[in-house]
Amino acid sequence: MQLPIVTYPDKRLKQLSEPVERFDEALHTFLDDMYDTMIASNGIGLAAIQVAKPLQVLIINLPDEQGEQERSELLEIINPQIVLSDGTTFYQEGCLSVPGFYEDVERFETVTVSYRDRHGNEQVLEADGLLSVAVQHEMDHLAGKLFIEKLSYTRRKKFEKEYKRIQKEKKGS
Ligand SMILES: CC(=O)Oc1ccc(/C=C/C(=O)NCCc2ccccc2)cc1OC(C)=O
Ligand SMILES: [Co+2]
Repeated sequence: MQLPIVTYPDKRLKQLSEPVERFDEALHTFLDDMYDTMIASNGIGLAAIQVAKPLQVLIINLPDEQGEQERSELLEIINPQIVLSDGTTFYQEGCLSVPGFYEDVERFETVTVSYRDRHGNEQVLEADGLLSVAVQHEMDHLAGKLFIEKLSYTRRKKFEKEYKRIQKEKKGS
């Protein structure tokens, strides 16, 4: 089922997420609810803190060449650790918790991540391109960090001004 998404400037997004210890039915149901929420909101990545659960859980479902998000491609990443990182890349990021705002962010070009799957099995992911950006963006959420915190001072000022306007438009005030 769909869960409500916490949006900036809600303080809960700054919480540190705790490691998952029990790979049980409750976790599996939560992962399915995260998926429903992400797809319903047109997202390609979502961290548990964005639905108010401070757990080290993130999901990523990148569109394929036809722009379709196949569930078979869904990545469920639990208790991730970056074990290798290399290079530098820039990508215009967006976030379901910062609706309507997109900015170029600097990330590692490639990352190797060790993590657990929904059954607790150790997995290793070597990511580049959009997947590498998505993994880093979502792992920042687990540390209570949003992509807007990586902006330069001037671009952060631009964001604050723009975001206030977007929020006002939303409230129709
Ligand atoms: C108005 C609004 O909310 O726009 C959106 C903003 C962000 C998003 C989704 C962002 C998202 O999935 N980010 C995951 C992290 C990520 C960022 C950059 C590259 C890879 C992974 C969806 C939006 O909704 C629509 C209809 O496009
Ligand atoms: Co995000």
